[in-house]
Order: sequence, then structure tokens, then C-alpha cells
Amino acid sequence: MSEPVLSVRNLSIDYVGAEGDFHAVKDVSFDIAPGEFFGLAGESGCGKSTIAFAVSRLHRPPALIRTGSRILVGGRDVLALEDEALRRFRWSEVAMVFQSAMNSLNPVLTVEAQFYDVLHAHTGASRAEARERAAELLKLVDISPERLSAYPHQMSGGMRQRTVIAMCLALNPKLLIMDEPTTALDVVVQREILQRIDVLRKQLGFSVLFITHDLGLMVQVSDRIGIMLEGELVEVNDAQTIYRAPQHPYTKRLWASMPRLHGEQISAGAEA
Ligand SMILES: Nc1ncnc2c1ncn2[C@@H]1O[C@H](COP(=O)(O)OP(=O)(O)OP(=O)(O)O)[C@@H](O)[C@H]1O
Repeated sequence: MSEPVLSVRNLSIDYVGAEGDFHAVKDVSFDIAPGEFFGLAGESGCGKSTIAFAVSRLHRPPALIRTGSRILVGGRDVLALEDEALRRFRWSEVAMVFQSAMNSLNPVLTVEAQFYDVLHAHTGASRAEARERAAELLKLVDISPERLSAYPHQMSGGMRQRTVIAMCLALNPKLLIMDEPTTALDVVVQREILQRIDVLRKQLGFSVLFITHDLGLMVQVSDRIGIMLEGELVEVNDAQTIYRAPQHPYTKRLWASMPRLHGEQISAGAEA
């Protein structure tokens, strides 16, 4: 495999509390290759978001990354980045779409003004340059450039979410992290957005770390999938193996607990 875009090694994260520490992530290691779509699945509370926040260096106390943990992006030690390097790292190397990202747009600014803020701060773009780039980016996510003058409340939830994704792609990041990016949207819109991301990552070459509870959806869009259980990564395999021949008993249990897809018995869960 060529040099990974993301390399997580022995990552352990605690939430430090007065009554003791809670071990949310326990000695987790995995790699994501250039252009790869990597899914992270597991039940609520197993530590998926905690990993996503650490990789973006957005974790805050009481989260504490334990000594010996390593996170490398393009070979650079993310945990050692200081202020200015960290500012450049965010957006340009790793961009993150949050669970409720569509509500993270500023309600009192037009879409154009929000693109300008990001592009001007990171590339020094003028208003005209930012407008041109923003129009290009909106087209990538199937939004007409006419929407540049819209305010967030004038767009549907799906359109707002696609706008956030377009903003995340503004500086050509190597890695796009999506933590339940479409959970609040209806199923058809969810799938359309993920299919669009899939086309874009093939076109633009970025990698994706995708987090969701929906294992069925994850299998459809991911190349490889990691399964987490209570802070540990218990299985990493290609998506088809996770679906057809899961190795870990917990992966089998996850399938068994899921509703059947298209009326078809999910063989993996059924055999478990
Ligand atoms: N700020 C915090 N303080 C204390 N414990 C926390 C904090 N944030 C998360 N946790 C705990 O850490 C564990 C992992 O949480 P995390 O949000 O990473 O899980 P998750 O797998 O992403 O869950 P979900 O799918 O529900 O988002 C959970 O048990 C959670 O309660």
C-alpha cells in the first residue's frame, strides 16, 4: 500500500472525571490509503466520534489523549502540531463534516460570505476569486451558483449539508471526515449525498473517514470498514467481507440486530 493518508497508532483516549477516568478509546490502530473510503461502525458510545475529533485535533478537555498514541496525516505527527501549523492543517489537510453540520452555517451570512471567510482566511482570496471558487465548489455538489446569494434558512436541509461538504472541499483536503453526516436527512437524500461524495473522491482523490450507525449504508459506500466495540477496534476488513463473511462475533451480532435489506435475509447475521 502506498503511504497512508491517515495512520492511527495505539490511540487511547480517556475522559478524565472527578470520579475516575473513562477509557473511551483503547489502543486503536488503523490506516486509510489515498483515495480510500473507510467506514467506522459500532453501537452508540463505542468511541467513533472521539476518534474523529482527535484526528481533526478538535478534541477538548476532559478528553485526554494518552502518551504513546500517534496520529499521522500524510506522515506528519498531528498531535505535535502547534497553533499556526494546526490552523493550516484544518481545512487544508483534514476537513470534518459534523453530525449537525447543516446547522453550523452562520444564519445571518449568505453562502457566498461564508465561502469567502474560509477562502480568504486560508488562501488570501479576494471577494471575486472566492466567488468564482465557491461557484465551482457548489457545482461539485449539484447546487446552482445562484444559491451563493442565499441565506441558510432559504435552503433545504440536504442543500445546507451539501453546502457544508462543498466548503469542506474548498482547500482540497487529503482527508474528509464525515461523522453521521446525513443522519438528520431522509433516506433518499442521504444516499444521493453519499453517492455524490463517492464520485467526488474518485474525481479529486481525497480519502474519507465515514462514521454511521447504518451498517447497510456503510457497506454500500465503503472500501474497508472498522468495527468498534466499547472503545476497541475489533475487526477491520474490506466491506464485502464485513457483509458476507464477518469474522468477529460482534460484527455478526451487529448484522443480526439490523432489519433486513430489501426483504432479503442478511446472510452474515443469519448464519451467526
Ligand atoms: N465530554 C465527555 N465527557 C465524558 N464522557 C464522554 C464525553 N464525550 C463522550 N463521552 C463518552 O465517551 C464514550 C464514547 O463517546 P463517542 O461520542 O465517541 O461515541 P460514538 O461511538 O461516537 O457514539 P454515537 O454513535 O452515539 O455518536 C461514550 O461512552 C460517551 O458517553
